[in-house]
Amino acid sequence: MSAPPRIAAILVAAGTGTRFGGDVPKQFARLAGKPVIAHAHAALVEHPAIGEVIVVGDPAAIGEVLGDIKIVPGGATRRDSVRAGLDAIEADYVLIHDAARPLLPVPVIDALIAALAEHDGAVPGLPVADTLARSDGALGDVVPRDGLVRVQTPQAFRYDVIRAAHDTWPPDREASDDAQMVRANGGTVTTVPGDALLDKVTFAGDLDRLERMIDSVQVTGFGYDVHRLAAGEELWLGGIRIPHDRGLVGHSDADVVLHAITDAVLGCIGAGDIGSHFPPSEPEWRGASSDRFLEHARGLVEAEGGRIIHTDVTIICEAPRIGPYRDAIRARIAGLLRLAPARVSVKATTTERLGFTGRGEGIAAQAVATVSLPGSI
Ligand SMILES: Nc1ccn([C@@H]2O[C@H](COP(=O)(O)OP(=O)(O)OP(=O)(O)O)[C@@H](O)[C@H]2O)c(=O)n1
Ligand SMILES: C[C@](O)(CO)[C@H](O)COP(=O)(O)O
Repeated sequence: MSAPPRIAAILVAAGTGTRFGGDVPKQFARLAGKPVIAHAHAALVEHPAIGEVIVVGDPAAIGEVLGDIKIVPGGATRRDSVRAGLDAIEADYVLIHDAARPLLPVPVIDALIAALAEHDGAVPGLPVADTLARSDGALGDVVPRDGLVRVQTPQAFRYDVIRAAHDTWPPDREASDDAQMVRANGGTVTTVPGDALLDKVTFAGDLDRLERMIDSVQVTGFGYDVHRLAAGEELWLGGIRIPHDRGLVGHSDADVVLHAITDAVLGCIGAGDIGSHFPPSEPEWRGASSDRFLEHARGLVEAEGGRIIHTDVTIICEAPRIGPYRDAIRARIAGLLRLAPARVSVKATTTERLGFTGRGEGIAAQAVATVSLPGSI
């Protein structure tokens, strides 16, 4: 039995994004909480058949967003950048992909790799759906669209074939993609079904369009917290100071309500618990307002491109009565989470004088939070 092909990927990211504009090249603009380049890079690295991924572009700028990975400097044209990537890999098959196409579905990669068993190259192609016409301002003749496809990347090739195509291509001739170079050198290139998600970020509005196309998943997290009641302490519940004969004891302001919600939010993104972010052993958090903990958790969700969409909390105590403060607590939590108050539920219950809450020794809170995260593609 022969060994499986060694498969590498080249992610070209050395362009300047002239048509996109902006302060930074488009591959570093943010899409769903991450730099554009990080999306396609993750898809390539995480694909089980791809053994090596080389990124081509400015090592300092790319290293800053992708960390310690293999990067080679790019060239003046896309073709030069691809060439630099080809020089840096050893493989049987290579996938060449634009960093400017961030949303890379796994089935497209699978289909490209499978096609190389029978063809020198394979590209994703999408049928043209609109009428095509010439225009110089005034509308000109319609161009027949039968048999036309929009050619996307990744473009996959047997390594020797794409290498030979680059070696023989006239240096002064433009090449808009690699597939045409392979065909010009006598290679066969097939098409596999492309995907609208793979559309390239070329103009400024393209990023918003892709953002709207990203799936979202809703996840739920749960949080629970208890603090002891003692005389001489302030009572803070849900970010509101409540007059009472006793208050909750803790390293911070001991706001069980905000702590339970913070843990629920952290639970949505698997980010540990409040103690792992704000250890009680650190003096910095002594007496801290729990607002900061919840805002930190919201920031972590937003850094993943997520959005908190709802929370529901139950406060468990015999006293004080929560009813008179419910609206103020809801409004405060809504402000901290940047939610409409209607998306915040605050409930209260007693435990019928049973247990530590029933004896008035402490107050407990339980919360769930719902977060919308960018889904898998
Ligand atoms: N010298 C170049 C030019 C382009 N690219 C990469 O090729 C892909 C497709 O190119 P394009 O959309 O044309 O990107 P830019 O060249 O950056 O855009 P523009 O033409 O608007 O300047 C991009 O991922 C881009 O970073 C590259 O690696 N090296
Ligand atoms: C390689 C490519 O993305 C395939 O569609 C396309 O040809 C790049 O063209 P550009 O002019 O560099 O945007």
